[in-house]
Amino acid sequence: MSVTMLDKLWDAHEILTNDEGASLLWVDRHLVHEGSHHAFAKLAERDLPVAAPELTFGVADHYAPTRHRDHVDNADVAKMLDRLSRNTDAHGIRLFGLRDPRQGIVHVIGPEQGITLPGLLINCGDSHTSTHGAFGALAFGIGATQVAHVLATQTIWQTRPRSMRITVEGALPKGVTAKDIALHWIAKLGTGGATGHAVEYAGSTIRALSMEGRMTLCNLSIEGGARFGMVAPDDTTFAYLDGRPFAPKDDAWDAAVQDWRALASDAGADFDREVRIDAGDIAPTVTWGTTPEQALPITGTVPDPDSFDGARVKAAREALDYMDLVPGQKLSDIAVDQVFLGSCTNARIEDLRAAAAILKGRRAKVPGIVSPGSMLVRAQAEREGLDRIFTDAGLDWVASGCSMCVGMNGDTVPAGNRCASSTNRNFRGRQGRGARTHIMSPVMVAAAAVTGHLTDAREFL
Ligand SMILES: CC(C)[C@H](C(=O)O)[C@@H](O)C(=O)O
Ligand code: SF4
Repeated sequence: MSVTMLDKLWDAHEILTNDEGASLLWVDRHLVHEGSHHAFAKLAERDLPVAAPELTFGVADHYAPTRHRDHVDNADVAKMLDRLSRNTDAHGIRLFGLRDPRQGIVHVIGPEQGITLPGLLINCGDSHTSTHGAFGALAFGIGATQVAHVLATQTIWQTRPRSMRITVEGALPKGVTAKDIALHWIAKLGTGGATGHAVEYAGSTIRALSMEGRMTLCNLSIEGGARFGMVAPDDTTFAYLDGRPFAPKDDAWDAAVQDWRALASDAGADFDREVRIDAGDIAPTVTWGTTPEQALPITGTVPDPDSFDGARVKAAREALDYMDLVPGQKLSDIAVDQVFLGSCTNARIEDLRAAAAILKGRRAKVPGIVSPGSMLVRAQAEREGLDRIFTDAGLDWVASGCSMCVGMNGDTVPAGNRCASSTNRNFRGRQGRGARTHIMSPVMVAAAAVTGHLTDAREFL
């Protein structure tokens, strides 16, 4: 019988099922950030130990200051960071804290350290855990109660999602990136388009993507409603992981690669849903509204809310009101006040290189910050001289963390300001109260920085 990668991964982790059809699954890696304190408090109430501290990894990212790290002025931020260190210390959990040179955003450092590997079940109390599925892992975000359950038992109750395959074929046009593939399918299917499904990305376009690109794509799966995104591991995956600190070594590596090759969906495996996309149809895409599905090619115009169906009419009207845009306005005429290059979506080395290629020798018309996905990415970028390109352009080069993606550390966009952002969510107030966010790829952020308005990055390529 032909089996999907989802079913292979699921069956390998299933311990038992209950009468309602939910599965109790073994968790191979549990990643915790500052938001885990509720879960640790639940454990403390019952005086429970952490079941597998060696499989649990702590990361300071959501509240990580990106400027002054020696002394955290903001008392609320300091409290969150302190709670995480106290909880991880108390339970003997390894922490990638502020002073660790490997610190960064949880979804960037897991893969970077080789903590994320094909075939593993990976949980984190964070919706963008789907990122790790790029390696052929079963990775999904969980809520606070589930985090406590995983801490206490190293298992998780979960209902098997339906399977969905998004096949993308052909060469990506110039200036079109993994971010555009994601925004394209979410705009097409909607933010609920993949609800209840695990998305496997397949096809020649996906095979040709780097691991960075695959991670960007899997990261955004949740914005299309899917809690799981995955790509079958292949030579690109193995080349990325070979030699990573936590990856297997020598004979164990060879044996692992052999196992990992068998994870791909069998030829002829049936999916509950199939979507096909021609890469040639994808253009550099930007959001104009307040959900990731409100996105269009940069060559387009702000849509007329009445051109939508049903509830989308009202949603579009409200979005345009919040975004202060009028129908018919050219997207490339929208002026921005600032830019943000960062987040677990698009702040890996390849993203920084692509943005720097546009900014090299140019000045940004608007201010902005560049926050690398991890401190190791930051160090690598500095070795390559990318930091100078950004600072010479007039942008701020800061430390790693979630930063302006969500503003929890205090890096926010002022009310009414418009930001061209490489992040994954353009919700109201996401980057700060009253802030207006346009999501796009790193090259599009760089192009917007140079011109001061949303711009087709292909003009610079
Ligand atoms: C704060 C955290 C739980 C949240 C998430 O679940 O994704 C955040 O990372 C986000 O991107 O909105
Ligand atoms: S960078 Fe943004 S999307 Fe990613 S985990 Fe942090 S807040 Fe969430």
